[in-house]
This record gives sequence, C-alpha cells and structure tokens, in this order.
Amino acid sequence: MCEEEREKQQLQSISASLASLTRETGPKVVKGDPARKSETPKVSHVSQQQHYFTPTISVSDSALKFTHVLYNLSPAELYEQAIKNEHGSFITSSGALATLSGAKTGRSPKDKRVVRDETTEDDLWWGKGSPNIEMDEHTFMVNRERAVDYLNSLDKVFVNDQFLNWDPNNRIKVRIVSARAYHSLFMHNMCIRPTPEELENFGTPDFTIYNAGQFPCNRYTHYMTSSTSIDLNLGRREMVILGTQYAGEMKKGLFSVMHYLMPKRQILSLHSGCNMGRDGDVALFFGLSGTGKTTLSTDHNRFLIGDDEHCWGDDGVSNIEGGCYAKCIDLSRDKEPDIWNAIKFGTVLENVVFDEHTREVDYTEKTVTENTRAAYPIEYIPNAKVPCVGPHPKNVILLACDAFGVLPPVSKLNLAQTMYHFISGYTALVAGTEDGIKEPQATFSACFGAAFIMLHPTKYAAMLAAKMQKHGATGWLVNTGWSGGSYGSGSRIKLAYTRKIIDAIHSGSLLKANYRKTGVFGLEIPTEVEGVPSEILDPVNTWSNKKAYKETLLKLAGLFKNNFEVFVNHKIGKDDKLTEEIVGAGPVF
Ligand SMILES: Nc1ncnc2c1ncn2[C@@H]1O[C@H](COP(=O)(O)OP(=O)(O)OP(=O)(O)O)[C@@H](O)[C@H]1O
Ligand SMILES: O=C([O-])CC(=O)C(=O)O
Ligand SMILES: [Ca+2]
Ligand SMILES: [Mn+2]
Repeated sequence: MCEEEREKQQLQSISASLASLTRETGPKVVKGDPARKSETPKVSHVSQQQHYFTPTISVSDSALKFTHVLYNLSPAELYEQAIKNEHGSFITSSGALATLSGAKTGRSPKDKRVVRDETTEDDLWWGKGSPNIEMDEHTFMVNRERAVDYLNSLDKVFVNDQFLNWDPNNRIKVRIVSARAYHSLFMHNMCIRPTPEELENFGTPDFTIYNAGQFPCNRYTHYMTSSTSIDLNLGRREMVILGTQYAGEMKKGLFSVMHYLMPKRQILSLHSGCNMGRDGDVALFFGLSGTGKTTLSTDHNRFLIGDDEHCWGDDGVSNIEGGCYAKCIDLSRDKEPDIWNAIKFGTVLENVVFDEHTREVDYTEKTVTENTRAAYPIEYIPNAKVPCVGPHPKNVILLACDAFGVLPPVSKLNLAQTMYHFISGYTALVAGTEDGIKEPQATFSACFGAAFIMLHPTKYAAMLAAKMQKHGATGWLVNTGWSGGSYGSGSRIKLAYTRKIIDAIHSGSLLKANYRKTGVFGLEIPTEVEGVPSEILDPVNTWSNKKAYKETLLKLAGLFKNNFEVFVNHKIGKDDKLTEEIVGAGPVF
C-alpha cells in the first residue's frame, strides 16, 4: 500500500469514529492544527480563478465544518497545545507538564454506567455490591451522540491510537478521541506507545473512547443522576465520558474493559503491582490506594514490570499499560527517588501546587486535592523491564494498611486464606487527620479493585486460586499500617522494616522461618525476620493496653465477618472443598 493510500484509509477510519450515527455523512477530517495556516485544507471551491472573496463558515455546523485532528502528537507538541490553549497548564522546574483536571480530581464510581443487553445481562455482575450500574443501549447512544457532536464542534480534537497489554497474543488496539492535550499526553504515557511501523498498520481499533469531559451529560436523560457520566458499551466496544476531565477515568475505564475481555480468554486481570528479581522470581502486590503497591514494587534491586494493572495468562504475567500513575502527596526525593526522578519532561503532573516564579512543586500541598498524581512512561523508571512481561509469579503479596494496628506485619497464608483475603480486599485508612484523632475507616473492596471488576468477584478468585495452585505461588498478608496501637496511639510500621519483610519474601528465606498461629484470624506469623525487631512481629507485644488490643482485634474480625456474609453462598470454582475452606479461612471468635 502506498503512503498516500494509507493516509487516506487512516483519515477514513478517524472520520468513521467521529461520525454521527443520525446524520448522513461523517465529518470531513483533516490532520493538523487549524491555527497553522500552512495546514489549512485547500477547499476546492475557493480557487475558481475569480477574484472574489469566498466567505467560509467557521462556526459549529457539522455539514460544513472540518474536524481538525491532532493525531498521535509527540509530548513536545502536546506541551505546546496545552500551554497555548488549556487554562492551568504550566511547565514545572523539573520539566513536567502541570495540569488541572477541573472540578473532578478523582474518579466518579457512582456515575459509571454499563449497557445491559442480552450478552452482558448474563455475563456481568449486577446488583448489590457490583460497580456496574445499568443503562440501556438507547441512552448510551444519546450520550454518544452528545459527545460526538461536542467533539466535532471544536476547532480540533486529539486522537491517540495505542495498545494495551504487553502480551503480543492478547494486545488490544485502543483509540482515544479527546478534547484536551492533557488527556492526549496522559494516554500517550499510560498506554503502550506504538512504533511508527505499528502505527502505519494500526487499522481499525478494538475499542474507542470518546472523552468529551468538558461537556456535561443531560440530567433529563434517563439513568443520569448528575452532570457526569462514564458509559461503557461492551457490545459496541465504546466508552463515552461526559462531565469529568479526571484522566484516571480513561485509564480505569479501559481496565474495566480488560476485566471483561481477558477472563473470556482464561486470562486473569489483576489490580496489582508487579516486579521481578534477577533470578526471574516474580511477585504481585495487591492492595487498595495508599497501601504501598507503587512504593514496594519500585525496588532498586528488582525489575519493575508495572505498578497497577496486569494480566496472568498461560505464559506468565504481562503489564496492561505503558506507564505508571503515582500518587504524589508528600512525595520526597529521599524516600522515593525513582518516582521523584521520573517527574521530568513528558510527565503529566495533575493538580499540584507550585511556586509562581521558580515553578518548584510543593508536594505537601493539598490545596487542589490530596489526590495529586504523576503519569509517566514506564521507561522513566531506571530498572523497568521492557517489554513488560515476566514468568509465573512465585509470591502473591496482599497489602493492607491496617490503621487499627492489629494485623501482623507479615503472615504466610495458605491458599484458602489467600482467597479469603483477596475476596475481602481489606484496608483501613484514617478518614481525616485535621480535627485530631479519628477512628480508622475500614474499607473492603473485592479483589482489591471492586470499582473495576465486571464479573462476580468469585470468578476472579477462582482463577487466581487455580493459577496459584498450578504454579505453586505462596500468598502473604503484609500490614503496611499501624503497630503499637491504632491510629492515634501507635505509629505506622517503618517503611524500612516493611522493605526487609518484602526482601525476605523475595529471597525465599521467609518461607523457611519458624511460624506460629495467631488467635482469631488464624494467621501464621514468623518468629524472626532478618532486620526486623522480633517483638513487633506479633502485634499483641507492641500494645501496652492488652485489653484494648483484644477489643480492637475482635472489632476488626466482626467487620470482616459482616463483609464476607454476601460471599458465603457462592461457589468458588468447581471445587466444593476449596469453597468450604475459603469460607472457613476467616476470623473465628
Ligand atoms: N511501611 C510502609 N510500607 C509501605 N508504604 C509506606 C509505609 N510507611 C509509609 N508508607 C507510605 O505510604 C504510601 C504508600 O502509597 P503507594 O503510592 O505506594 O500506594 P499504592 O498502593 O500504589 O496506591 P494507589 O493505588 O493509590 O496508587 C507512600 O507514600 C509510602 O511512603
Ligand atoms: O484510578 C485512579 O484514579 C488511581 C488508581 O490507580 C486507583 O484508584 O486505583
Ligand atoms: Ca500506585
Ligand atoms: Mn490503581
């Protein structure tokens, strides 16, 4: 195929993506920035050898207007677009692009909708506890039309054609149509970047996102309960975003899609970090926000496979993404040098505050939001493993930041316990720290990512159990939270100790330690870990008030029991015995 022909097909494909389905023709698309005169399309009727001035219409009129497409721009081009056109975009002293996401500075799970049709009706998890709130196909089309019309009314739109999943046999082609350079650069960093050859042969995408985040949905539209809507249509392989500019919606929206597509192929999708040692031993790190997935998977002595989204298939693990999305609140150069150094030219910094003159970022500032984030390509981490794939995991580490301070710093889990804790998905953080001491807030999120799963949690759990069994992986529960009392009287376990514990898991030495079983949760705890004071390994030793310890332990056990109630009647896999063991693997009191 000649270059011209390929270019024509590419434009046709983009035009098809941007076509209104209720009007006769798709938009006339042209590549390039309308602000640059040399790229303005030559419209045939203006060159009729006459010296008349032919007025052209530049307002939003879909029949007459061109949609200018900025296709897979480079970071430098996107910086220029952002700084010229997007309020709140600045270059920071380290070269990152600081952007504002607008009114929404985090995800909006209550505004997520999934089309319920004949297929998804049976396949997906619906109802209580499920993140999938239904909408019908017609309403999806109403929102799709709203987004497409909005995008076509703009001077220009950004189009990214990229990949998901480093496993070449299960790679997904994604197209992201968006209105902001911020969104385009974010996805450039977070998805896998195609080579020029791969881009030439991209063809039709497997999945398309229409991000019209600046434009709200219409509350008079059925199913809409706010001005924000994130709509997923698995049948059409499309997602529409209205009323939120938070870029994480695109990242996690695609993750939801993978949570649907991959299990259909017997591949397990995982909300986890992943790294590999020099001997090829792979570890997965599960955990909810702030529990240490990024901190502990970014390890100077190991190769980073990814920080957040992975697949576990027959050949081993693969990262879904091409970048990392790190929390930056209180980020310090000393504690997390690799992340600090990744915040340079090309990195998107969301909602941070900086010095007006020096553009030095103050990472302690929460003025815009506590959820400040940096999105950078994975190769910005020096020991990243590219391509981001690895062999079957040897260790599965479940992280919980237990602000109650009663879970041991580390426990070895049997398979049933691993499944029990995976399905529970526990962490407890402290709600607000401003008005003095507050009660820790327990959170249970099935599979450590209830917001993103599409099938019933037990489906993923059954797959994880089968894979761990087959490949002989060991499960661990690591408390990265409090010791010596709950939040307020105890203190957070030193990061240096947690790192020693993780080192001992990786090296295999912890597997050989002596263990004893705790009461209530029935966890196997080691008597010694190199580099960690032995007395902290059993939390009871660190509490001065033993009665308070026991009460808190029972309180947490009760919360676990209540949460698990909805799962006790579900069979996990085909194995009745395992199901019984899992139900029995919770706290006994
Ligand atoms: N013992 C510890 N283990 C792990 N992290 C600790 C510990 N003590 C303090 N921390 C701090 O807790 C934070 C852990 O956050 P991290 O970004 O790693 O979480 P995450 O699981 O990746 O969250 P998210 O899903 O939101 O990205 C870091 O700021 C880290 O410095
Ligand atoms: O999705 C986001 O906004 C950030 C993230 O990684 C998570 O919440 O798990
Ligand atoms: Ca993280
Ligand atoms: Mn995440």
